[in-house]
Amino acid sequence: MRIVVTGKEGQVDTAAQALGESLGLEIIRVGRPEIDLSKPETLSGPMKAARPDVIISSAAYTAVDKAESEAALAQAINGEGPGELAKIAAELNIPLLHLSTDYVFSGDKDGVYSEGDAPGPVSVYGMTKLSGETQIAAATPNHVILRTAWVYSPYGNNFVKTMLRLGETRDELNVVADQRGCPTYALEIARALLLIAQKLVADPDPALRGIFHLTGQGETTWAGFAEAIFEGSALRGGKAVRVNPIPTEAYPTPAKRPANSRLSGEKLAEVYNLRLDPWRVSLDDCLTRLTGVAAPVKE
Ligand SMILES: NC(=O)C1=CN([C@@H]2O[C@H](COP(=O)(O)OP(=O)(O)OC[C@H]3O[C@@H](n4cnc5c(N)ncnc54)[C@H](OP(=O)(O)O)[C@@H]3O)[C@@H](O)[C@H]2O)C=CC1
Ligand SMILES: Cc1cn([C@H]2C[C@H](O)[C@@H](COP(=O)(O)OP(=O)(O)O[C@H]3O[C@@H](C)C(=O)[C@@H](O)[C@H]3O)O2)c(=O)[nH]c1=O
Ligand SMILES: [Mg+2]
Repeated sequence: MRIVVTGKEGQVDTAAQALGESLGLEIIRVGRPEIDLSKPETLSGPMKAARPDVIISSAAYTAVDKAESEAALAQAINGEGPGELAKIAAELNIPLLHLSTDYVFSGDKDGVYSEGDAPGPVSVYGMTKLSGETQIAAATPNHVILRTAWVYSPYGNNFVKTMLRLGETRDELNVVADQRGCPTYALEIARALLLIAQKLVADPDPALRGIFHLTGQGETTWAGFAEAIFEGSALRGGKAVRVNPIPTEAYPTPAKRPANSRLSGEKLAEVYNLRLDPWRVSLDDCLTRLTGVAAPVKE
């Protein structure tokens, strides 16, 4: 089975390649310069030439703050690009797995978000990702849209690596403590993607298709996440860094972010019998890989 993944140096595409190889699956990554999602006419040739049995659409414009001033480019890459990929998947009669985000929600809800909850993005990035979802659904029923959140890994850029980098030169950091969400490990996303891809290829059941939420188990705030990162780093001989919890107003950014974007994993558990590991367990693996040091076993 040939699994074609868009993106060549992103967190999720790199994790999919690494995990796929270890499982003996054929993973082909396609990205710039062969294809450019902002230029839909570049997609069909290379995607079809890769002869996919299933397409995983991971590549995206992910710079949340920069998107506020580059809305047209973000919309092309996150909206029209995936829409075109879905048309190609339909022509090839193969399933499309697409990654979306918790930032499609406003954050106004009290509890966790289910797949049936109405989206209401509060940022350009969130709006463009929602547009991608809509365009995919219009192009082919043979799709799975996986909304994930707060992705981190040893690869690419992410909050864990940012915290460790900032911590090298600072003894304390101010981090927002009033935005709640679910940190999700790219290697866990890859595990889910490869399992779902294989099921979709084998089984045309419509119940396996549609929107699913896919996040690490548990929840925290960015400040809670940062504290866990520095605890794990200190256990491995890293420097102690204090995290000062602050309100969102004290950390002004161009993009607004949801105050609550916790996603429920119940539908995925029911339909696919799949749950991701608790985020602290995955964070431990990530820190071990990043530092090359395993945490000492607790007495
Ligand atoms: N990161 C996160 O916290 C979250 C991510 N997601 C979603 O998950 C998916 C994967 O995210 P993640 O792995 O973190 O993303 P990254 O930012 O790590 O990687 C993005 C990838 O997309 C590629 N890309 C960007 N623009 C284009 C373009 N115009 N044409 C082709 N390729 C392009 C990049 O390639 P290049 O090197 O050429 O720029 C890179 O390989 C995305 O769809 C994202 O929206 C959802 C929730 C949270
Ligand atoms: C670096 C830093 C950030 N923050 C805040 C800003 C923001 O509210 C929060 C997270 O910052 P980041 O810029 O790393 O995260 P952000 O870019 O908002 O991350 C998002 O990326 C996109 C792609 C997604 O799809 C989302 O699920 C989510 O992961 O932490 C601090 O409070 N202190 C700091 O020192
Ligand atoms: Mg960011």
